[in-house]
Amino acid sequence: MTDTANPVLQFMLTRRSRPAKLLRAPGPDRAALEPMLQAAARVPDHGKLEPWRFIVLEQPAGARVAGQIMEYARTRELEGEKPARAFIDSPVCVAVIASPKPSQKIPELEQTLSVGAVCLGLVNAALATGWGANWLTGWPAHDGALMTQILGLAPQEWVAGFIHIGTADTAPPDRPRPDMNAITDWVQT
Ligand SMILES: Cc1cc2nc3c(=O)[nH]c(=O)nc-3n(C[C@H](O)[C@H](O)[C@H](O)COP(=O)(O)O)c2cc1C
Repeated sequence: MTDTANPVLQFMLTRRSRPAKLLRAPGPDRAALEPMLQAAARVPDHGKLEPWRFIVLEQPAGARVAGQIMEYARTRELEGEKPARAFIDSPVCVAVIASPKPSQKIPELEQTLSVGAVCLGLVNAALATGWGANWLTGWPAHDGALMTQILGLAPQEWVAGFIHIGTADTAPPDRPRPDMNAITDWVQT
């Protein structure tokens, strides 16, 4: 019988991201962030390839990135203000970088699934320790040329998520959650 009062399960049943626009200083310092990164890197990783890495953007690096996004957007008639805003508002942003490794055995898709697990692990580690956190992407994350310019990514690398972390006073109202019966088939025979 599952102990539904188990605190880890209770956390997972009630976890809720905090929108980046609600995040403010202080954010976690390096000593606070290191165990979160360690927890996030403790994920299923077929073949032990470690197909991910972190780039921690503290302030004023976040503000510098925001400026680079806005400048890039301005010269291309893209909307830069909104995606840049989160890098200014949140005291810390961890760019989780997908860094696929050549492998005969492990398909790249499985490496991508592992990096998604890293992103969620980092959000959860932050939420569990009392921080607000939000996993964002937006067009800048998907613009390889911009990310290479800002983050110095290798050609095969890409941004799986910007995990913004900071202080949030309130949790937003919950969003609709899946109807478990609609997404679950129980097969017995
Ligand atoms: C890969 C990925 C990218 C996301 N990018 C954005 C984004 O750019 N903007 C946004 O508002 N939410 C984005 N989200 C959604 C939020 O991270 C999150 O799902 C939402 O705030 C609710 O989270 P919760 O279930 O933890 O409460 C993204 C989610 C994923 C998985």
